[in-house]
Amino acid sequence: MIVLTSKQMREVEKIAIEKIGIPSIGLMENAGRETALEVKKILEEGNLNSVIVISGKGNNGGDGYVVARNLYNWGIDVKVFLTTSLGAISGDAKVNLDAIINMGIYVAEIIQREHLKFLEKTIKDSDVIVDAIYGIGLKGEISGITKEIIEMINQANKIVVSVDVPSGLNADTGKVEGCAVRATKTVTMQFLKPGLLVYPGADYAGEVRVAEIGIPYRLAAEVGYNYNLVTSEDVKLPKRHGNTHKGDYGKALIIAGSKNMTGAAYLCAKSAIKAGCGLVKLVVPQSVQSVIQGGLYEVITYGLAEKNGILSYDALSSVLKLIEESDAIAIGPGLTHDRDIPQLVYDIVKNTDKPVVLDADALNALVGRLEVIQGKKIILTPHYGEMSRLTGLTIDEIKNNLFEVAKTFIDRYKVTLVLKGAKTVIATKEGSIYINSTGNPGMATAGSGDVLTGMIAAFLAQGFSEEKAAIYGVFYHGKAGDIAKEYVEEYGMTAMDILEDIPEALKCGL
Ligand SMILES: NC(=O)C1=CN([C@@H]2O[C@H](COP(=O)(O)OP(=O)(O)OC[C@H]3O[C@@H](n4cnc5c(N)ncnc54)[C@H](OP(=O)(O)O)[C@@H]3O)[C@@H](O)[C@H]2O)[C@@H](O)CC1
Ligand SMILES: Nc1ncnc2c1ncn2[C@@H]1O[C@H](COP(=O)(O)OP(=O)(O)O)[C@@H](O)[C@H]1O
Ligand SMILES: [K+]
Repeated sequence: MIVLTSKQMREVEKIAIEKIGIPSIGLMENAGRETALEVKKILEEGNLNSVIVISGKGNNGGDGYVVARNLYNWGIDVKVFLTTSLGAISGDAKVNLDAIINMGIYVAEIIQREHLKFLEKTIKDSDVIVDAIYGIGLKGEISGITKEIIEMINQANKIVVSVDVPSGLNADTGKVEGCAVRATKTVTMQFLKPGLLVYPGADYAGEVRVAEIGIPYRLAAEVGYNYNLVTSEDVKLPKRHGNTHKGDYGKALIIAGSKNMTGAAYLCAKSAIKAGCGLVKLVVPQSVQSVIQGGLYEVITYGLAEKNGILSYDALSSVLKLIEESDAIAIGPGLTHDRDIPQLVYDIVKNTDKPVVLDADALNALVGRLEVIQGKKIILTPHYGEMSRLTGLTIDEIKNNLFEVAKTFIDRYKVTLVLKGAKTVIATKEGSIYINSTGNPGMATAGSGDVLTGMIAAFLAQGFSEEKAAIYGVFYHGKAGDIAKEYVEEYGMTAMDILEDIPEALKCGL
């Protein structure tokens, strides 16, 4: 699903108005009416009747006046408060402000501290607050009286509908600019905005609805959009032909596990099989092979050279031989960071041009010498901790700038990045960003990432591009977690539960 940054949104708006000739006030009318319809629905469902619209100085505020006009026409008790003086309003917003004044709708300014008491009382007496203070035009941090108004909205414990973007939220990054409205619902105009889809923005936006306001969809391509939300529509699975055999569905090689982490290897290999890979081979340290083979009926295991239960550098030539016979490789889960592992991983990566997923210890192995991945068919799947080690940035720096961090990384290394988290972000070689829409906090459990690695390897082996394998893997991994949640709930969920639900998850792609 297309997602536009505020800059791109302005560009499509400009083309719609200036090139195509769609009247801007018509767009505002549609934006306001769509929001009003949403508010009406909420009122009807809750048997409620009073609304306060809080409008800012710009066009977001203008949308707010249209909301008020429609609600008033429907017999709803509505009052409008401005966070700026009446005289500061101009353009389409002014036209709509004049209209509601002429209609006799109550309008008041909240520009001095002594007005706040009255606002507080009105909020208390209202059922729903419409937040039309700032939209995509927010610049910098909010301060002063507007900050106090937003804090008042958040403390009121009311249903809040935000117009386009919760005021105070950075529409592009999801960062809170000083303070932000916590909405129950956000009605966003024509296209999703990135900041509504990642934390903390996603928490502030509440339920997000995209309202069609009359801007042609094709304009998104014209402005070169590069953000996407991955939904079930984007991950349709190709139908399998009757006349095929296991060789047609790929051979994946998993290099994982050590004496204390046999489970990681198991989860990864088993997930690859469950995600449709024709044949999965698993390389583990020799002494681990008999332990792991027991439960892995479908997987061919190879016990290679080791030292004390950890793969040793002597395994390299056998691994490279196995890679020759494989379509996709996954390296990392449970390898440890000890002894020969860093050099073994480095040399495997250096000596292969096959598609490779690098996870966990394989990422740690490349810290400080990432040049080896440059331009290769590689997918990295770091969580924020691993990304921090790879980039030298702090976890907070990563969390607060997911898109920038991901983009900078792929600009430099020209690979595919899966930046795992509560909202996983995928950055592709071409510079596109995909934000995942599935998954839940039950998946924050040991081994969950190993399952993902196996799934991505399975899609790679089945011939998907790195970009597609990453997107499909992440989406269906989250989907499997969502299905598991239906019967184990978040507290009790394990990586095995996610794994068991991969086949059920894949059904939604057929
Ligand atoms: N895109 C579309 O197709 C359509 C968009 N529409 C709607 O328009 C919205 C965008 O409108 P917009 O451009 O007027 O900006 P908006 O969000 O109202 O706020 C900007 C105002 O706030 C001010 N201001 C900013 N930051 C500030 C700060 N930190 N602290 C204090 N003040 C600050 C800034 O003042 P300035 O600093 O420029 O004097 C400016 O006046 C969009 O979100 C959507 O709802 C629809 O109507 C129709 C179709
Ligand atoms: N709160 C959450 N919501 C959705 N998905 C989550 C959440 N927390 C973790 N996940 C997902 O679970 C997986 C955890 O992976 P990782 O941290 O590598 O675990 P491990 O190393 O134990 O296997 C990632 O795919 C991540 O996106
Ligand atoms: K808003």
